Amino acid sequence: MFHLNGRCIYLVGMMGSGKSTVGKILAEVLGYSFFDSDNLVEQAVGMSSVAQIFKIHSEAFFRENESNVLRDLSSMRRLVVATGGGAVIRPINWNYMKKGLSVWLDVPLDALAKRIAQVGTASRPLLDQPSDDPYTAAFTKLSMLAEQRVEACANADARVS
Ligand SMILES: Nc1ncnc2c1ncn2[C@@H]1O[C@H](COP(=O)(O)OP(=O)(O)O)[C@@H](O)[C@H]1O
Ligand SMILES: O=C(O)C1=C[C@@H](OP(=O)(O)O)[C@@H](O)[C@H](O)C1
Repeated sequence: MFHLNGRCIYLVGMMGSGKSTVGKILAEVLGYSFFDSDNLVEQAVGMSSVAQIFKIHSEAFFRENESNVLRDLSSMRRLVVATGGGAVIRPINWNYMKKGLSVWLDVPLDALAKRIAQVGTASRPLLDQPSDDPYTAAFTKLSMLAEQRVEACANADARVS
Protein backbone atom coordinates (compact mmCIF):
# COMPACT_ATOMS: atom_id res chain seq x y z
CA MET A 1 0.00 0.00 0.00
CA PHE A 2 1.48 3.35 -1.05
CA HIS A 3 0.90 6.33 1.28
CA LEU A 4 1.15 9.79 -0.24
CA ASN A 5 1.42 11.51 3.17
CA GLY A 6 0.53 14.82 1.57
CA ARG A 7 3.42 14.75 -0.91
CA CYS A 8 2.90 16.63 -4.18
CA ILE A 9 2.04 14.72 -7.35
CA TYR A 10 3.75 16.00 -10.51
CA LEU A 11 2.26 14.96 -13.85
CA VAL A 12 4.86 14.85 -16.62
CA GLY A 13 4.54 14.02 -20.31
CA MET A 14 4.44 15.43 -23.82
CA MET A 15 2.22 18.32 -24.90
CA GLY A 16 -1.35 17.05 -25.14
CA SER A 17 -0.83 14.02 -22.88
CA GLY A 18 -3.57 15.25 -20.53
CA LYS A 19 -1.52 16.64 -17.62
CA SER A 20 -3.92 19.56 -17.03
CA THR A 21 -7.12 17.57 -17.71
CA VAL A 22 -6.17 14.58 -15.55
CA GLY A 23 -4.48 16.79 -12.95
CA LYS A 24 -7.67 18.71 -12.19
CA ILE A 25 -9.66 15.48 -11.78
CA LEU A 26 -6.96 13.85 -9.64
CA ALA A 27 -6.72 16.91 -7.37
CA GLU A 28 -10.49 16.83 -6.83
CA VAL A 29 -10.47 13.12 -6.01
CA LEU A 30 -7.59 13.56 -3.53
CA GLY A 31 -8.86 16.81 -2.04
CA TYR A 32 -5.57 18.43 -3.16
CA SER A 33 -5.03 21.84 -4.77
CA PHE A 34 -4.27 21.88 -8.49
CA PHE A 35 -1.62 24.01 -10.19
CA ASP A 36 -0.69 24.27 -13.84
CA SER A 37 2.94 25.35 -13.89
CA ASP A 38 2.49 27.17 -17.21
CA ASN A 39 -0.15 29.40 -15.62
CA LEU A 40 2.14 30.12 -12.65
CA VAL A 41 4.96 31.11 -15.02
CA GLU A 42 2.59 33.47 -16.87
CA GLN A 43 1.60 35.05 -13.53
CA ALA A 44 5.22 35.28 -12.33
CA VAL A 45 6.33 36.96 -15.55
CA GLY A 46 3.19 39.10 -15.80
CA MET A 47 2.34 37.95 -19.32
CA SER A 48 -0.90 36.46 -20.60
CA SER A 49 0.41 33.39 -22.38
CA VAL A 50 3.37 31.04 -22.74
CA ALA A 51 3.38 31.88 -26.45
CA GLN A 52 3.86 35.57 -25.61
CA ILE A 53 6.72 34.76 -23.21
CA PHE A 54 8.45 32.75 -25.94
CA LYS A 55 7.91 35.59 -28.43
CA ILE A 56 8.81 38.63 -26.29
CA HIS A 57 11.55 36.98 -24.22
CA SER A 58 12.79 33.50 -25.22
CA GLU A 59 12.40 29.81 -24.53
CA ALA A 60 15.42 29.97 -22.19
CA PHE A 61 13.74 32.74 -20.22
CA PHE A 62 10.59 30.62 -19.97
CA ARG A 63 12.61 27.57 -18.82
CA GLU A 64 14.35 29.58 -16.08
CA ASN A 65 11.00 30.79 -14.76
CA GLU A 66 9.53 27.29 -15.06
CA SER A 67 12.32 25.98 -12.80
CA ASN A 68 11.69 28.78 -10.29
CA VAL A 69 7.99 27.85 -10.18
CA LEU A 70 8.81 24.17 -9.60
CA ARG A 71 11.30 25.19 -6.88
CA ASP A 72 8.60 27.21 -5.07
CA LEU A 73 5.99 24.43 -5.42
CA SER A 74 8.43 21.84 -4.04
CA SER A 75 8.15 23.36 -0.55
CA MET A 76 4.37 22.93 -0.54
CA ARG A 77 2.19 19.88 0.19
CA ARG A 78 -1.11 18.36 -0.96
CA LEU A 79 -0.76 19.62 -4.54
CA VAL A 80 -1.26 18.10 -7.96
CA VAL A 81 0.97 19.92 -10.48
CA ALA A 82 0.51 19.74 -14.24
CA THR A 83 4.03 20.46 -15.45
CA GLY A 84 4.85 21.83 -18.89
CA GLY A 85 5.93 19.19 -21.39
CA GLY A 86 9.52 20.44 -21.37
CA ALA A 87 10.00 20.41 -17.59
CA VAL A 88 11.61 16.95 -17.82
CA ILE A 89 14.59 18.22 -19.83
CA ARG A 90 16.24 20.14 -16.97
CA PRO A 91 17.88 18.02 -14.21
CA ILE A 92 17.26 20.78 -11.63
CA ASN A 93 13.53 20.32 -12.18
CA TRP A 94 13.84 16.63 -11.20
CA ASN A 95 15.57 17.70 -7.96
CA TYR A 96 12.41 19.60 -7.13
CA MET A 97 9.94 16.97 -8.39
CA LYS A 98 11.76 14.15 -6.56
CA LYS A 99 10.48 15.66 -3.29
CA GLY A 100 7.03 14.48 -4.43
CA LEU A 101 5.72 11.71 -6.64
CA SER A 102 6.11 12.08 -10.42
CA VAL A 103 3.76 10.32 -12.82
CA TRP A 104 4.44 10.06 -16.57
CA LEU A 105 1.31 10.14 -18.75
CA ASP A 106 2.72 8.12 -21.66
CA VAL A 107 0.36 8.65 -24.59
CA PRO A 108 0.99 7.37 -28.15
CA LEU A 109 2.14 10.05 -30.63
CA ASP A 110 -0.87 9.39 -32.85
CA ALA A 111 -3.28 10.27 -30.03
CA LEU A 112 -1.22 13.33 -29.06
CA ALA A 113 -1.18 14.61 -32.64
CA LYS A 114 -4.93 14.07 -33.01
CA ARG A 115 -5.61 15.99 -29.79
CA ILE A 116 -3.26 18.85 -30.68
CA ALA A 117 -4.70 19.07 -34.21
CA GLN A 118 -8.16 19.31 -32.67
CA VAL A 119 -7.34 22.08 -30.14
CA GLY A 120 -4.85 23.97 -32.33
CA THR A 121 -1.29 25.01 -31.62
CA ALA A 122 -1.71 28.73 -30.83
CA SER A 123 -1.00 28.08 -27.14
CA ARG A 124 1.99 25.81 -27.85
CA PRO A 125 4.73 27.84 -29.57
CA LEU A 126 6.96 24.81 -30.16
CA LEU A 127 4.22 23.30 -32.32
CA ASP A 128 2.80 26.51 -33.75
CA GLN A 129 3.64 26.44 -37.44
CA PRO A 130 1.22 27.06 -40.33
CA SER A 131 0.30 23.80 -42.02
CA ASP A 132 -2.34 22.46 -44.38
CA ASP A 133 -2.16 19.24 -42.41
CA PRO A 134 -2.09 20.08 -38.67
CA TYR A 135 -2.13 16.40 -37.66
CA THR A 136 1.01 15.55 -39.64
CA ALA A 137 2.77 18.77 -38.58
CA ALA A 138 2.04 18.02 -34.91
CA PHE A 139 2.99 14.33 -35.30
CA THR A 140 6.32 15.23 -36.91
CA LYS A 141 7.31 17.81 -34.30
CA LEU A 142 6.07 15.71 -31.37
CA SER A 143 8.06 12.73 -32.69
CA MET A 144 11.23 14.82 -32.65
CA LEU A 145 10.57 16.17 -29.17
CA ALA A 146 9.61 12.72 -27.87
CA GLU A 147 12.90 11.29 -29.12
CA GLN A 148 14.77 13.92 -27.08
CA ARG A 149 12.63 13.46 -23.97
CA VAL A 150 11.49 9.87 -23.57
CA GLU A 151 14.57 8.97 -21.53
CA ALA A 152 13.95 11.92 -19.20
CA CYS A 153 10.26 11.04 -18.80
CA ALA A 154 11.31 7.55 -17.71
CA ASN A 155 12.81 9.17 -14.56
CA ALA A 156 9.24 9.47 -13.26
CA ASP A 157 8.28 7.36 -10.24
CA ALA A 158 5.29 5.90 -12.09
CA ARG A 159 4.17 5.53 -15.72
CA VAL A 160 0.60 5.44 -16.93
CA SER A 161 0.51 4.11 -20.48
N1 LIG B 1 -7.61 10.94 -21.56
C1 LIG B 1 -7.96 11.75 -22.58
N2 LIG B 1 -8.68 11.28 -23.64
C2 LIG B 1 -9.00 12.10 -24.69
N3 LIG B 1 -8.67 13.41 -24.77
C3 LIG B 1 -7.95 13.92 -23.74
C4 LIG B 1 -7.56 13.13 -22.61
N4 LIG B 1 -6.85 13.93 -21.76
C5 LIG B 1 -6.80 15.15 -22.33
N5 LIG B 1 -7.47 15.15 -23.52
C6 LIG B 1 -7.61 16.29 -24.44
O1 LIG B 1 -6.33 16.52 -25.01
C7 LIG B 1 -6.07 17.93 -25.09
C8 LIG B 1 -4.82 18.25 -24.28
O2 LIG B 1 -5.12 17.99 -22.91
P1 LIG B 1 -4.29 18.80 -21.79
O3 LIG B 1 -4.83 18.36 -20.46
O4 LIG B 1 -4.28 20.26 -22.12
O5 LIG B 1 -2.82 18.20 -22.02
P2 LIG B 1 -1.41 18.76 -21.44
O6 LIG B 1 -1.74 19.60 -20.24
O7 LIG B 1 -0.63 17.51 -21.12
O8 LIG B 1 -0.80 19.53 -22.57
C9 LIG B 1 -7.31 18.63 -24.54
O9 LIG B 1 -8.14 19.00 -25.65
C10 LIG B 1 -8.00 17.55 -23.72
O10 LIG B 1 -9.41 17.73 -23.73
O1 LIG C 1 6.84 20.66 -24.44
C1 LIG C 1 7.26 21.83 -24.18
O2 LIG C 1 8.46 22.18 -24.28
C2 LIG C 1 6.26 22.84 -23.71
C3 LIG C 1 5.01 22.41 -23.31
C4 LIG C 1 3.97 23.38 -22.87
O3 LIG C 1 3.13 22.82 -21.85
P1 LIG C 1 2.02 21.66 -22.19
O4 LIG C 1 2.74 20.33 -22.10
O5 LIG C 1 0.97 21.83 -21.14
O6 LIG C 1 1.51 21.94 -23.57
C5 LIG C 1 4.57 24.67 -22.35
O7 LIG C 1 5.23 24.43 -21.12
C6 LIG C 1 5.53 25.22 -23.38
O8 LIG C 1 4.81 25.51 -24.57
C7 LIG C 1 6.67 24.26 -23.66
